[in-house]
Amino acid sequence: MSKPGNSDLVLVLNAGSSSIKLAVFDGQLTQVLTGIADGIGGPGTLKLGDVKTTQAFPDHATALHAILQALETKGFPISRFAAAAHRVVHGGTTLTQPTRITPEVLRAIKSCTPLAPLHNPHNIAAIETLAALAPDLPQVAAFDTAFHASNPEVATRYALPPQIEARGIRRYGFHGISYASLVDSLPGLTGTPLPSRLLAFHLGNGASICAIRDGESIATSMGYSPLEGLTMGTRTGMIDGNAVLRLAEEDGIAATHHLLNKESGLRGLSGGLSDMRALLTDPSPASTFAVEHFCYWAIRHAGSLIAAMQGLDAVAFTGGIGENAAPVRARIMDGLSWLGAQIDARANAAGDTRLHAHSSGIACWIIPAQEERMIAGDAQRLLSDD
Ligand SMILES: Nc1ncnc2c1ncn2[C@@H]1O[C@H](COP(=O)(O)OP(=O)(O)O)[C@@H](O)[C@H]1O
Ligand SMILES: CC(=O)OP(=O)(O)O
Ligand SMILES: [Mg+2]
Repeated sequence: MSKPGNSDLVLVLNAGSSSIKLAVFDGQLTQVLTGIADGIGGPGTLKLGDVKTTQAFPDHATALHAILQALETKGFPISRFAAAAHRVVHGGTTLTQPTRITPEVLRAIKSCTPLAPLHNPHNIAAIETLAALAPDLPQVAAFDTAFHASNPEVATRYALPPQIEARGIRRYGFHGISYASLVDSLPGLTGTPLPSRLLAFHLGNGASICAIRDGESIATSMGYSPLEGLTMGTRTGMIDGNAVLRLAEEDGIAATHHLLNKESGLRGLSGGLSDMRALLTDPSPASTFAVEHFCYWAIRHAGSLIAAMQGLDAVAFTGGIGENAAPVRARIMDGLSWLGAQIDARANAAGDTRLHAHSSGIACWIIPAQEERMIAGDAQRLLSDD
C-alpha cells in the first residue's frame, strides 16, 4: 500500500441518507476509532470514540466538516492516513467491484447520481473534499450494488423491452456492503453455520430486505434506485408508476422527486418525523400509523422474498432500526409467526444477538452492520495489489 502519511491507517467514510459513519482501521484491520454524525437535516449528534456532542447538521457538508475537524483534534489529521475508502451507493452497470478512485471513476460515479439522489452526491462530496485537502491520498470506492450481482435475470429485469433495459433501467438492489458483512460475520457471532435460506432485514433510514440463499443474494426489495420496496424514513417505497406520472404531470418533476425521496415514508405519514426513535416515543395516532405502515410493508415484502427462496431458515436484523428498535422487530416477527417463527420477548427487549425462543422453528438474530470493516478490507486488498 502506498503510504503518504507513513502509516497503514485507512479512513472509511460511509455516507447514508441521514448519517455519516466513519471508522479508522490499521493494517491488521483492527478498528482504531469509530464515529458517527447522526440526524443530518435536523438537530444532530457527533460521536467520535466515546465523546458525544450535540450540534445542528443542516446538511451532509456541515457534518463532514465537523467529522474532519474532530478527527484532527483527536490526533488524526488527514495527513496520517495511508488511504481513504468510501461506501458509494450506486455504481450503475459498470462499477461493481471495489475500485481505486481516478478522475474517470469519479465521472462514472457522478453519472449515477440520478439513480441514487440521496446518496451519490454525498459520497462524491466526501471524495472531492478529501482530494482537495490531500491530493496524493489514495481513495477507494466500494459499491452497495455489488452483492446483488448474483441475482438471476428474472429478478433484476423489469417487464420492459430489451432496448429500455439496455439503458440501465433494471433492478440493482442496495445495502450490499451491509449484507456481505452480515454473511461474513453471522457464523462467528452466532456460533452456528450460515443458514441456507436467510432473510436479512437492513432497516435504517433507508430500508431493504435481501433473500440470501447459501450466502448469495438471490432477490432484494430495492430496485433501480434506493426508492423502491419498503416504507422508509423519507422515501415512499413501492408506488404505482402511473401515480408517479400523474404527480409529475400535475406538480412537475422536481417537486415530485422531492416528495417521493424526501417528504414521504415515515415523515410523510407521521406529519414530519422520519426518525424511528422519535416515532416510537410520540403518542400521536399519525406516528403510530407510520410505524405500523413500516412494519406491515416489511412483512408484505418479506413474504415475496421468502417465496423467492422457497422457504425460510433464519432471519437477521441489521441497520439502525433493525439493531435497536425492539418494538419494530417484535411486530415484524409477529407478522412471520405463521411460519413458526417466535422470538423471546426478554431477549428482544435486551437486544441480544439471539432473539428466537426455544420453540421457534426459525432462527432470528441481530447482526450489527459492519459496512466500514468490509470497505476497509476491500481497500487494503485493492491497494496492496497496486
Ligand atoms: N435506539 C434506537 N431505537 C430506535 N430506532 C433507532 C435507535 N437508534 C437508531 N435508530 C434509528 O435508526 C435509523 C437510522 O439508521 P441508520 O442505519 O444509521 O441510517 P442511515 O445509514 O440510512 O443513515 C433512524 O430511524 C433512527 O431513529
Ligand atoms: C441505499 C440506502 O438506502 O442507504 P441508507 O440506508 O444508508 O440511506
Ligand atoms: Mg446506512
